[in-house]
Amino acid sequence: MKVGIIGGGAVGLLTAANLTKGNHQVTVYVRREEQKHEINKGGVSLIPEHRIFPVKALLLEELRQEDVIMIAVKQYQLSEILSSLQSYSNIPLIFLQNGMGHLELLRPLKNSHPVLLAVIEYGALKHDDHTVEQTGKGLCRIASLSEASATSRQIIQKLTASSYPINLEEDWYNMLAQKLVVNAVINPLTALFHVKNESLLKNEHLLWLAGKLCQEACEVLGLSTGESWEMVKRIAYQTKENYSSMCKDIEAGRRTEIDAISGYILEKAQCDLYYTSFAYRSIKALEMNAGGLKDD
Ligand SMILES: NC(=O)C1=CN([C@@H]2O[C@H](COP(=O)(O)OP(=O)(O)OC[C@H]3O[C@@H](n4cnc5c(N)ncnc54)[C@H](OP(=O)(O)O)[C@@H]3O)[C@@H](O)[C@H]2O)C=CC1
Ligand SMILES: CC(C)(CO)C(=O)C(=O)O
Repeated sequence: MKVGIIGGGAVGLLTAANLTKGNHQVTVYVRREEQKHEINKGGVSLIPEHRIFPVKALLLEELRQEDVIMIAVKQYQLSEILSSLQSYSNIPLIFLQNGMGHLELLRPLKNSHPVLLAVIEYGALKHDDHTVEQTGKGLCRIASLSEASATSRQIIQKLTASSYPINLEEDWYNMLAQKLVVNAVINPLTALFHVKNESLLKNEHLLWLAGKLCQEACEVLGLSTGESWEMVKRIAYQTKENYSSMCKDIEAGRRTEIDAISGYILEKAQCDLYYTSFAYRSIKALEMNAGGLKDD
């Protein structure tokens, strides 16, 4: 299939490499000429194997017809790119963002495109503009936000390969909400303490705090705490060597996705959430200390 991926960051490059491994024809749409040049010159390099995949790169304004488009920009970068998708109605769109803050933004697209949502349970680490590493194990889960159509099922079937295992989920809300709990626990704690995901399991005080954050998120989202807690621990273990995307954002002085994650939970809550508010405010304070919001 011809697959377009918007965003040549950690997730975009890793997805491009994995889909090329599965014999898809992949084009990454980027926003910088130098990244376009780097990828077209040297392909995408997957480490630690240092295997190179012949991926093509174009600027987003050069977007062309694809069989499916995957969107791998940060949640707060979505609004900028949505207008580019308007001329390509009916192409299935797969959104790979963490959090749930973007759902309202995507709803209008359902009139013009099959819209699918994805959650990624492994970590991706970008080393440079064309080099990426998968950190940890896990699945990509995809569910349809539009009515689950035959087209969506076919697309997922074609994308699934041993190099890119995908689970098709029936209930998008449950899939996204469960991953939201995972991110509301792992991301702020690892970013605040600058630790790898495994620290949540090894440090009893972090584990305690993680339990509190999990409980608050589950109450708001209407999920079973027991089941979500097992999932948090499983993903922290499977990505134990990873620094979460929020930890990496704070380290790089970039804007984080805290608004789409803990911010979303606080907005939905009917009562005070002490632990989640603390996590949210602490990350906002770190962003502010870093000099504001460097989101581009
Ligand atoms: N990294 C991880 O381990 C995981 C990430 N996720 C989720 O995946 C999503 C993507 O994260 P991640 O890959 O880490 O983020 P990155 O910041 O690494 O990548 C985002 C990319 O989008 C590009 N971009 C932004 N705006 C545009 C635009 N207008 N046109 C073209 N490209 C654009 C950026 O370009 P530029 O390089 O020029 O800034 C950047 O390369 C997030 O929602 C994250 O929460 C989920 C699970 C794990
Ligand atoms: C899966 C996990 C928790 C990996 O760290 C992630 O989603 C992230 O870092 O944003």
